[in-house]
Order: sequence, then C-alpha cells, then structure tokens
Amino acid sequence: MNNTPYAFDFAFATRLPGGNSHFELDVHCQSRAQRLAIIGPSGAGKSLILQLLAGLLRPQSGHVRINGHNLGDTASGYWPPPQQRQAGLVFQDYALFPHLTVAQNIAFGLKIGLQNPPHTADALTRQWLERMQLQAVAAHYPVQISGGQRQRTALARACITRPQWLLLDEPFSALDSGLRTQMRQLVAELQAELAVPMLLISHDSADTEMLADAVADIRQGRLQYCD
Ligand SMILES: Nc1ncnc2c1ncn2[C@@H]1O[C@H](COP(=O)(O)OP(=O)(O)OP(=O)(O)O)[C@@H](O)[C@H]1O
Repeated sequence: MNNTPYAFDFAFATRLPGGNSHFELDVHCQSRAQRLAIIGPSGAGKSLILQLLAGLLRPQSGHVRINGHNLGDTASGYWPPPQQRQAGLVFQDYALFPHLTVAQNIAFGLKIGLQNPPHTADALTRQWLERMQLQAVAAHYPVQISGGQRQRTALARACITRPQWLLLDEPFSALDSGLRTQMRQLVAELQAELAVPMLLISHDSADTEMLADAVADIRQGRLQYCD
C-alpha cells in the first residue's frame, strides 16, 4: 500500500450550455506522476480541465488535491480563485499583458510588501531576465519580441513566484520546431528545479515523450485515469 499522496487527484462533473447542445465533462484522475500529460482530440475538453484546475471555472461538482493539499472541493463549498491556488500558468498564446514591458510582465505576479520589498522584487526580476536570456528586451513590449522570447517571458512570469504546481496548456504550439525542442528542455529543467507537480496539455507526442511520466487520454469530455 502506497501512502504517498497523489501528485494529482481531481474529479469534475459539469455541463456547459452551448447553442443547440451542451458539453458534458466527466473526469476522474489520480496520479502519482510528478509530470502528467493530458492528450486528446480537439474539443475533447482538455482546456476546460485546465481552467477548472486553475480555478478560472467552477464545476457543478468536483475537487482538486495537489500533493495532498486541498485546492477546491465543491462538497464543502470551497472553490478558491486562481490567485489562491499557487499555480504557475502557461498558455499557448502566452497571455502576456500587451501594455507592460517584458520586465513588468515577469514581475507582475510578485506581491510587493514586507515579505517582498521592491528591491528584492527587482533583484528577482533581473535574475529571471538573465536566466531566460531576456535582458536585451527587458524594456520591450510583447508585440516587439519574438515568439520564443514571449514564451520565455511567460515561463519566467509563471515561475518567479515559486508556484506549488505548474499548468501548461499547449505551451509550444505557436513555436517552430527548433524552438520547441529548446523550450521543452527549458521546461524540463524548470520543473526539476522547482520540484513541483506539472500538468501538461498537448497535441504533440514529442512533448509528452520528453515532459510526461504518465499520460491520460480524454475523449468527448470523459477521462478516467489512475496510476
Ligand atoms: N466556457 C465555456 N462555455 C461553454 N462551452 C465551452 C466553454 N469552454 C469550452 N466549451 C466547449 O467545451 C468543449 C471542449 O472545449 P476545450 O477548449 O476544453 O477543448 P480542447 O480539448 O482543449 O480542444 P483544443 O485541443 O481544440 O484546444 C468544446 O465543445 C467547447 O466548445
């Protein structure tokens, strides 16, 4: 009997209204893998799972436990917002703020206060700019930088707060194949350094081969996985 808590333990049941029809999601997943991938065809419900995990959506019923920590349970009425879930989020379209520079985007998640005075936040931002080789474009806006630089900015923004887990939704799909290989390597290194559970959503088998220890398959809103 393995007493280690699951890295990922979540279940969702929800029904989303559409035009003439609706979409039903019925998901149960328990995995001890620190690097879990969810794959499945377009429209199967992958991004919905990520939004539910992140707290961007609330299911009709469900729960989320990461490494044994309760991050939401509709049965007790507890469904915290994204900022209380300590997840590092990376999306395919980067979701950078267009009106903020690269440095400001990276620093965005840091809460300035007694624990984190401005000079500490500045030093951390400089460290991440250097780590991601973004010093030269620190003062540029997202529209002025390349796709690879945007994705490195998004990764730095996700990691600077030392998240307790990582959620990546098709993070490399907007990049060309050479850049994808580099970014996979970078994500693998960051996950190992942070030593936190990572859930990756991808269409690309090269992503799952390099970045996942377990792969769960979703079809038409249905996912049942346990390892
Ligand atoms: N907020 C929403 N309200 C209603 N229906 C939604 C909502 N978000 C997604 N859907 C529907 O849920 C289904 C699953 O969408 P989802 O974006 O999760 O698919 P996906 O597997 O991520 O697809 P893709 O690989 O193309 O991104 C789709 O039919 C979509 O139209």
